[in-house]
Amino acid sequence: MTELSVSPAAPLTSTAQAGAADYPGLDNWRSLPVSQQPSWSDADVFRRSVSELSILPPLVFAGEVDVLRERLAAAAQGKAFLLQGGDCAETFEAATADRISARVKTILQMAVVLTYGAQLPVIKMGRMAGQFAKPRSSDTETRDGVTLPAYRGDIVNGYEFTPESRAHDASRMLRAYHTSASTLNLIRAFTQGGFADLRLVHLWNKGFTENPAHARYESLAREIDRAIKFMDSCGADFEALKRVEFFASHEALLLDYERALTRIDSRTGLPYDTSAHFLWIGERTREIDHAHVDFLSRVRNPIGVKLGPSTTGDDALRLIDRLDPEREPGRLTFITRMGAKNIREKLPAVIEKVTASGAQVLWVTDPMHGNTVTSQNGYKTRRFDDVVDEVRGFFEVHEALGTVPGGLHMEMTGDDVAECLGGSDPIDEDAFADRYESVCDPRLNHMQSLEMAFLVAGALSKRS
Ligand SMILES: O=C[C@H](O)[C@H](O)COP(=O)(O)O
Ligand SMILES: C=C(OP(=O)(O)O)C(=O)O
Ligand SMILES: [Mn+2]
Repeated sequence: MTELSVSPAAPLTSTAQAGAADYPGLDNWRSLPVSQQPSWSDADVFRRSVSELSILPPLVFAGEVDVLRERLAAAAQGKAFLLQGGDCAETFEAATADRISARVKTILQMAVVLTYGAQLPVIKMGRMAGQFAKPRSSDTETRDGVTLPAYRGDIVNGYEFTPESRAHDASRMLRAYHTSASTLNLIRAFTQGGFADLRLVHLWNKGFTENPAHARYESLAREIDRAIKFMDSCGADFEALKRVEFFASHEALLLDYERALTRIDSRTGLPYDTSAHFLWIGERTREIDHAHVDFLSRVRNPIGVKLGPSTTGDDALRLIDRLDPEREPGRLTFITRMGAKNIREKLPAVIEKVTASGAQVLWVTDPMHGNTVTSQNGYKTRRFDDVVDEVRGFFEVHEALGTVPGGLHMEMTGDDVAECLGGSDPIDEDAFADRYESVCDPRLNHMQSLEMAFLVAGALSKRS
């Protein structure tokens, strides 16, 4: 529970995105039950950090957020597809140029596979530049008889298992902001500065290890090359291929941080959470009358909600009424994460209720979080086959109901890690000791991510 809360003190100014100190309702969440919040160790550090955050520049701009809402509206109608991916938990240490570029390249590669296979525009969105706060099943962790606070993401405490590192340090919110800013700066440079030019489709594959998915991608890239050369000879204008739109997203878990980055847009006079373009509410914090749903109901960003296997159709309808009362296209995304074993049985009733109500949400599959298991040798892992099975189930259910499977949400990385089991160049448990790097949930590695993209492209092309 939040023990300490202050209202950001920023005055309303005439700048493009002014502080939101007095905007009605934005602090309503403070009087509601709130779970998964830190217990900061120093009240003064907390107050200083929040007041500094509340006057720092926005990380994203309201106009970009509005563009994303339009793109998501198209995806909800089956005219585009959302690809959202990145780490379970970003860390400050791993916010390096190499790591960030490997992830962006992998997402660009996946997007090309999907666009080419499905002949649909793909909306590219990272779980990046702000994915620093983690909900946990337990408040504590015990190792060799020693119990300390659980790791809750770099924005709250450190992963190192010492009392100092695990204390909840509010100054980390400032470091999270600055790390998000530098990550976003690099992403913008990559995607706007020529690196994402479709004519460099081969270059994105360089530096990754040779494997079956790598080879399959090369052959697709050759086809794209031929098509581009043909169009070039016909005198086509390739200006539009030079840049790609890339959006940032994270779980809006730490409400003091999200509130401090909320600004009033000078064009519309409305509040935008400028910490990311898209924010989602996690499975553990989606109670209808609790703080997270209240706070996010009041910002203009497109909002996602994770829906686990216990979700009922009525839960979904209540969330729509709270988060999207105007039924605005692109406003609300439901990210289902029911588990391979449950999806075919549980998802239909939820979709049917929503469809019958006339609401049009964007349906996205997260095939990761319902399929977590512990390996024999003690690592948190997921079987690639289970992940694939949930994706297949998601497409089957939508096909049977005539609704739109509009996106894929993945925990993935561009690095050659060993965290999820299987794939066509299979990862086994023995590889974990050397190549398991995640500080929270297991991610698909570069090859498994590409493989997943080919599979989803296949499913989408059957649909169209
Ligand atoms: O990423 C999601 C959650 O933070 C994570 O799955 C919770 O994991 P835990 O059960 O290890 O706390
Ligand atoms: C915590 C997460 O997921 P969920 O809320 O679906 O468990 C996550 O996306 O890392
Ligand atoms: Mn996770």
